[in-house]
Amino acid sequence: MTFALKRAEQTSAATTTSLPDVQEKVAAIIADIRARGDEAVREHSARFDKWEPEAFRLSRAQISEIMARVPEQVIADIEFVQEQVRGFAEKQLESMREIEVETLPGVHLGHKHIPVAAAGAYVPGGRYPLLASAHMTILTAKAAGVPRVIACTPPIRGEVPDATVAAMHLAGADEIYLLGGVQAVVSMALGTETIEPVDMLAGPGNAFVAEAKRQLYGEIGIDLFAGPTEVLVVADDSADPFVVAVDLLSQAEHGPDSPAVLITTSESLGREVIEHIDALLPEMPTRDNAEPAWRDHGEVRVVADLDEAYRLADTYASEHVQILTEQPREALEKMRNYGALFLGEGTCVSYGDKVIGTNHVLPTRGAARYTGGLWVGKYLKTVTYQEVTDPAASAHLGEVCGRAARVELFEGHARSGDVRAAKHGTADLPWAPNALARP
Ligand SMILES: NC(=O)c1ccc[n+]([C@@H]2O[C@H](COP(=O)([O-])OP(=O)(O)OC[C@H]3O[C@@H](n4cnc5c(N)ncnc54)[C@H](O)[C@@H]3O)[C@@H](O)[C@H]2O)c1
Ligand SMILES: [Zn+2]
Repeated sequence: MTFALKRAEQTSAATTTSLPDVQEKVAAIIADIRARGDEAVREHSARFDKWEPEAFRLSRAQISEIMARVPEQVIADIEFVQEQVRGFAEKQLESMREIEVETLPGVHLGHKHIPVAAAGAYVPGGRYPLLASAHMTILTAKAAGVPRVIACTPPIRGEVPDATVAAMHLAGADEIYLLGGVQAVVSMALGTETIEPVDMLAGPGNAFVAEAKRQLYGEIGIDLFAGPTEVLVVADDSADPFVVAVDLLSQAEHGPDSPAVLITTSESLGREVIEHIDALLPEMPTRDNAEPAWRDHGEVRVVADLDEAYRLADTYASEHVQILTEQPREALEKMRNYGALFLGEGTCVSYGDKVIGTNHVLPTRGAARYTGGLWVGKYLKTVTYQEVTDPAASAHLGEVCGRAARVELFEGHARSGDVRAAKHGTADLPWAPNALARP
């Protein structure tokens, strides 16, 4: 038994930023910047953000002036949050062990983690100065040991977002650019006359930003597909319907394309949540985003029991999943697909977004089926190495390699094995001219 108390009016593919349309627009901007570099960057910045400064990169003097304008409490709060993010990232880094093992006598195999040399961080800011994204992208890259971390954020309605720049600077950005959208992503990825390209890009953004990263993937690395925010709440009859309503709206305000879904075992809770939302929305200062988001992408679904709730929730693979039930930790065992889990009423998605220390750059549009969110490990390449120190082991592997490669019809590969089998063992080389076979 499952039924909807409220359905989404539109599917996400049918929003104002419908996907095929976004794909085409983004491809055109990428091609233009590829062909014309800085001149094209400047034109797109003027067109989309009415922003054409002398230089997009902030100088040291400009950064100092901006830092001086940011209120002390804001700086103190940025520092507190950055400590939380850094602390958790460092613990996660510790969990990534480098290994070297002897798999056969004299055969040594290992893996190690090497940070990328240069990373680009996109810090969104079209609608809101999302300074918390600076901690998530820049600081985490630095915690991973990335030597060069550059960062872009757009101006907001022609203004410098002071607090965002402060967060970028305090997070340790080596270069800060006031540049937004596709033009920022492409500049960092491909480089221009004034920006050195990076090896990988990270950070959330709107549909255009996420699509630009997707199209550039391959040429450079990306963290993941982190587009418009989503929230899904699983609630039983122990949940407070007012808290559920407030939490759903907290994420609907990200933008008109942000889905907010409630799955509940209690029909009466579902009805109360809808009433609270209807009462809260008209007075919400950010209703321009939250109202269409809830109307077009808001859902309330009633299910028979919690097992069904978890199963249904898994099919959404939502970016954020909040569990407001009597036994919230149960979801750790029962759920598979989510970007981040928020267990119990003591925390909420907004804590994850802004203060608590887990990373808020998370998979959207179903990407949680195959990846988790941004974390320190995403900036590291796990690479392998090998060494064989025992001649007998090398000879044995050479014999197996010769046979294995010939099954695949790779004569050249087989010979690399043969040579070692001959040199370190007793095999001969029927394919080699005698004079050269054994130096
Ligand atoms: N998945 C995550 O982890 C996560 C986390 C935080 C925020 N977000 C999402 O980040 C997004 C932030 O979006 P935003 O718009 O406020 O800021 P943004 O910085 O992502 O995008 C602003 C830029 O979009 C470009 N743009 C605007 N309209 C355009 C058009 N028609 N064509 C081409 N480019 C255009 C402009 O250049 C502008 O600088 C939200 O959707 C939010 O939900 C996601
Ligand atoms: Zn949020």
